[in-house]
Amino acid sequence: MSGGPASPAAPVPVSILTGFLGSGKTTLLNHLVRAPGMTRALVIINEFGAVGLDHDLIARSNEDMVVEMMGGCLCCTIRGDLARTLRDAPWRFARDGQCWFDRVVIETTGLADPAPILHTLMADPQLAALYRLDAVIATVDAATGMATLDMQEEAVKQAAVADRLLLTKTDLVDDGVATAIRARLTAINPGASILSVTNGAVNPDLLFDVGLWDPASKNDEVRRWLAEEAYHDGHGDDAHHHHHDHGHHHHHDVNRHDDGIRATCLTFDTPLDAQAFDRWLGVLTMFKGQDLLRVKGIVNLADHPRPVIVHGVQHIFHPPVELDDWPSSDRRTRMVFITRGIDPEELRGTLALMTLGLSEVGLQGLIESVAAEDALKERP
Ligand SMILES: Nc1nc2c(ncn2[C@@H]2O[C@H](COP(=O)(O)OP(=O)(O)OP(=O)(O)O)[C@@H](O)[C@H]2O)c(=O)[nH]1
Repeated sequence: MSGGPASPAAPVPVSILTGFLGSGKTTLLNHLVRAPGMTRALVIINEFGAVGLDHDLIARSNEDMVVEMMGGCLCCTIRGDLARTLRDAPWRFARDGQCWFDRVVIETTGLADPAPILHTLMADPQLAALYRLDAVIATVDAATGMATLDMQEEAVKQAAVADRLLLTKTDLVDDGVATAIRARLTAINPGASILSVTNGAVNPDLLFDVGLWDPASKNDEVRRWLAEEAYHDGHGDDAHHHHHDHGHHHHHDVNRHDDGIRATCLTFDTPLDAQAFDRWLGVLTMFKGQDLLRVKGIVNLADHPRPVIVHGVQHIFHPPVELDDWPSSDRRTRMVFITRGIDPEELRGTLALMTLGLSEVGLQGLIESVAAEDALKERP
């Protein structure tokens, strides 16, 4: 599908909002969607995991705004879907036959490798006619960012391709920590400006219509990543090139981000005992903190009429927030865990045991399996 009345007159700017798990992308987006300049924005949210929680959590302050969800991961499984969504969007969301939006914001998953997403935008001729990449905005958590950059290659990539680096949660750290992470980010990506942002509060003028993207001017590493993706395209990775397929498949599934990283969604129909839940979280963070890359959930606690939102990033859990009301008729507890090397069944089992009864058994089981795993890890 191309041409036609709904085609935008000029290429629509696209901003990519990336940043490691829990670094504050949704918080930022929640702030941005309220800005006057965002009334005609198309927001595309990509979530890693089966259940769309961000969607519920984004304040629908602006009734006109369209939020499009994509399950799976944009940078791998559903990369073709992104291209298709963008190609069809002017018509699909047309109003009175006109392309209605004047800006697109794509929030990637925290584990997304931004290179393939950028490459999709840059290399697809149909998309190139409709859109222009405005800027890559990457959030970096001041509290956990240093460790994340040490351990997660994706986080380094995200920081490296960004045009704007937003240092979030500086309210949680000393000046020295913030200075050190700024220095690190400057070393990774000297070209990006670094802004401190607390709880998503940022002037949109600093983020949009900056039109900085120029792969040629980025450092060598970024060029290498982008070139790598171009190479994969030539091997039938892209929907347009299926006829070139020589059986050279990437095994694209949502667990491609391996290293033992996986997303698990736990759903509970029965309200959970508040104290037991709290204790479970305490035990989990104590023993498994550094492998809990991200925990996010809406929890139905017994004796609490209102839902509670929990957010954790590694060992740091933000104080639970009680929402005024359930965002939809779905009142089940839904928690998304992105973990490294934790058996999802173990999470489910211990939470069920501790909150639905038999709590000591669950606690003991978790501690034992942690101890067993630690023993296994102690290799030379
Ligand atoms: N103290 C503090 N907390 C923040 C700040 N920004 C975000 N948070 C909290 O950090 C947690 C994670 O923020 P999100 O916006 O959900 O992060 P995200 O990057 O969208 O997370 P994923 O979608 O899981 O990758 C939430 O509990 C936020 O309230 C900040 O500047 N200061």
